[in-house]
Amino acid sequence: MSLLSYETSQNMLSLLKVNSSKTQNLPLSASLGRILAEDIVAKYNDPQFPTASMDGYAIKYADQDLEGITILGDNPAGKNETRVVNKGECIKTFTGSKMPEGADTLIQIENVSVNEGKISIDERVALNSSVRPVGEGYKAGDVLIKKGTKIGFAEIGVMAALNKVMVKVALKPRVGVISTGSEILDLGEESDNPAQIRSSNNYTLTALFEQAGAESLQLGTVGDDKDKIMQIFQDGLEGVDILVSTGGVSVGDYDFVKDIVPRLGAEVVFKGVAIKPGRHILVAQKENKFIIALPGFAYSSTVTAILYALPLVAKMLGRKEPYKIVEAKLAQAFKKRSKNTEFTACNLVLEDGEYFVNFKGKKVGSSAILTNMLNESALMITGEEDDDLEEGTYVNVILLESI
Ligand SMILES: Nc1nc2c(c(=O)[nH]1)N[C@H]1C(S)=C(S)[C@@H](COP(=O)(O)OP(=O)(O)OC[C@H]3O[C@@H](n4cnc5c(N)ncnc54)[C@H](O)[C@@H]3O)O[C@H]1N2
Ligand code: MOO
Repeated sequence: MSLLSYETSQNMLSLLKVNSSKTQNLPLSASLGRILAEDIVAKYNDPQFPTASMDGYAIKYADQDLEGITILGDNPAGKNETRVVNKGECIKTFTGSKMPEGADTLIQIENVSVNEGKISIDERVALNSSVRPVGEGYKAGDVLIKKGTKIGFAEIGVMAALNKVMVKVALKPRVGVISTGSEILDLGEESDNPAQIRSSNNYTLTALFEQAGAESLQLGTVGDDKDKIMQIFQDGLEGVDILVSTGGVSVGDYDFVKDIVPRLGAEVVFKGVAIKPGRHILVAQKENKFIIALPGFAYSSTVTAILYALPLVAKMLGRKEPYKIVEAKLAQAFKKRSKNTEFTACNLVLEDGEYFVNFKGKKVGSSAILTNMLNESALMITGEEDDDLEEGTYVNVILLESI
């Protein structure tokens, strides 16, 4: 089987025409976890007026030399104070209050003594002390959050501060997941056949796609039966943007998926990439829908879903990249197992601003070992040209936590 290089396959993937213009408006609090479809631009300065950041007295900085400063009254938070502070005067002003005109400094309560309607300064403060200047946080016109950002708690708060009642988000692409194989049993399914295994792929992948911002659809499991596979693929394709399957892409007598995909009227974009794991991957397109047939092994299907399905999901969501890649130093030697581009589950440790890779607790074996991805693992990339690598070598690593 002739295999494309990883780089070529990724280039071909990136050239696929993907519709990314579908958006919807959601109330702010319903937008958590969704992908922004607009830049969030500050409509005003933060704060909009000079604001006290301590409880104290709004004074003129130079008046701290005076014997006593007359208190004009109180200025609680939320009051639109109109009195002006003149020489020798102050207004009691609280955290969050608008600073009165004429005052440039807030001296906190702890620094003064109050006597007969006047304050005297016990401990001086600096000019503009405890006053948040206009635009301290951001200025009107600043782009605060970029289109394509996943909305988290901080984004929600910043948008609330801008009175963003409705938020424009990308419509979730619909990704359907099918697991194939006569040996697999769906969650909760009973069987007394000891040669069967529990199907995990469909659950791993629906979770992965949800995490990446898609709407995942569990389309179920199907045995190695040509007609049944054909039917579930045909039905599944109706309601999704991307159909992802696992199993049945290798060379065995019962590997039917690879033969069925072209019979769905889909055009095969590529089949077979020089990667480990996942070399049997098949990517096809039918009109504006995509079919990604992944190998059955649990680790292979997860890695290839990250490499080939997530870029399409990201594009549909208007995101620049599906995940982040960082450079890291090998904290131990690495034995390369094949001539292909390899994706190896690893631990990524940040020390003094530098990432280090180690493989503590990671098992070497078949492509079935999904447990290697537990414990906040990352994915190390080693290229076709790489051989065994010495400790201290720099490598690229996919940050799975950035999905
Ligand atoms: N003679 C050859 N044999 C194999 C080759 C090859 O080139 N020549 N390639 C191997 C590689 S590499 C891979 S990867 C697998 C891919 O095979 P398939 O995609 O056809 O997958 P299956 O055979 O259906 O399953 C592989 C493996 O994964 C288990 N599995 C399947 N579905 C699930 C599921 N939903 N959840 C968890 N585990 C699943 C299945 O039981 C098998 O153990 O082919 C190699 N063979
Ligand atoms: O390509 Mo397979 O997924 O290496 O084991």
